[in-house]
Amino acid sequence: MTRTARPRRYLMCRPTHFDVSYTINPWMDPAKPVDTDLAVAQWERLYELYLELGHRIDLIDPIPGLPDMVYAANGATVVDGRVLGARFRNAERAAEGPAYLEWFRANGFATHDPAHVNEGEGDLLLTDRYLLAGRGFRSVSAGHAEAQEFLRRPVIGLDLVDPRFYHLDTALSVLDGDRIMYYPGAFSAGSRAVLARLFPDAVLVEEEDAAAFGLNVASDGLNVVLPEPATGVAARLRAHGYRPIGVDLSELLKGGGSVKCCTLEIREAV
Ligand SMILES: CN(C)C(=N)NCCC[C@H](N)C(=O)O
Repeated sequence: MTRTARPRRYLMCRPTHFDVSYTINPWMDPAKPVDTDLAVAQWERLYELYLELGHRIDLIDPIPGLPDMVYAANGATVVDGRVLGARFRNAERAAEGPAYLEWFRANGFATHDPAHVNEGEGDLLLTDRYLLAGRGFRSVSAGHAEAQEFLRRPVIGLDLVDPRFYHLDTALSVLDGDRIMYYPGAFSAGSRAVLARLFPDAVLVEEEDAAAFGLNVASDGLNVVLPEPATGVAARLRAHGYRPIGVDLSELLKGGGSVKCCTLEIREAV
């Protein structure tokens, strides 16, 4: 198999104010100490890696009091230069939606301020054919309908059933075009059947690797940046002709996120 890298444009947010001061997912434990300087250093390595891979990176200023703002993927969903803002389920993150939307407005994008809960690319993942949309823990079906209307892509709703995999991007990754990989155990029986029907060639991942955030990856079609401990996923990807690149984001894992969570793709109008 020949795989081809296509340079991407990403929006990221430096974890200057990162902390775990509340619990809104099973990974977050405010009793565990967080080393913010280490989080920044690990994030800087990811940022540098993207630049080395030839991607364009824009930065949004971190806001004090919003410790989860580093998880930029949750800030919006951008398709063909149209930006669907995020509306967060939890009050602790509510102010992030308007902050990300303002960045896109200020940078000349067409934006939509959502009426229903959707947590950006945490739950909305684009393939060539579909907008795969997670629900069950954060985003809701009405938010999916709003995404389909504004982003003009057919939405496939997928039910998440395991609280460890509370966002779709913890359980499923888009590698390129319509090629995906996922952990079946994160989905309801019906959603597993839908995925098997639509993506019969998908790479299936084991629970151990999914639990190491091995599906929370950023792929450019060849290079797949993923958390270092997810060695099983790296081996699977290598066997399928991809180039896995492991990074250490152990501090950001304490907030319940990894590579993909820190990376919001800006897909411009063509
Ligand atoms: C892959 N994931 C989960 C993300 N896309 N985002 C991470 C969000 C983490 C935040 N503490 C929260 O619970 O919302």
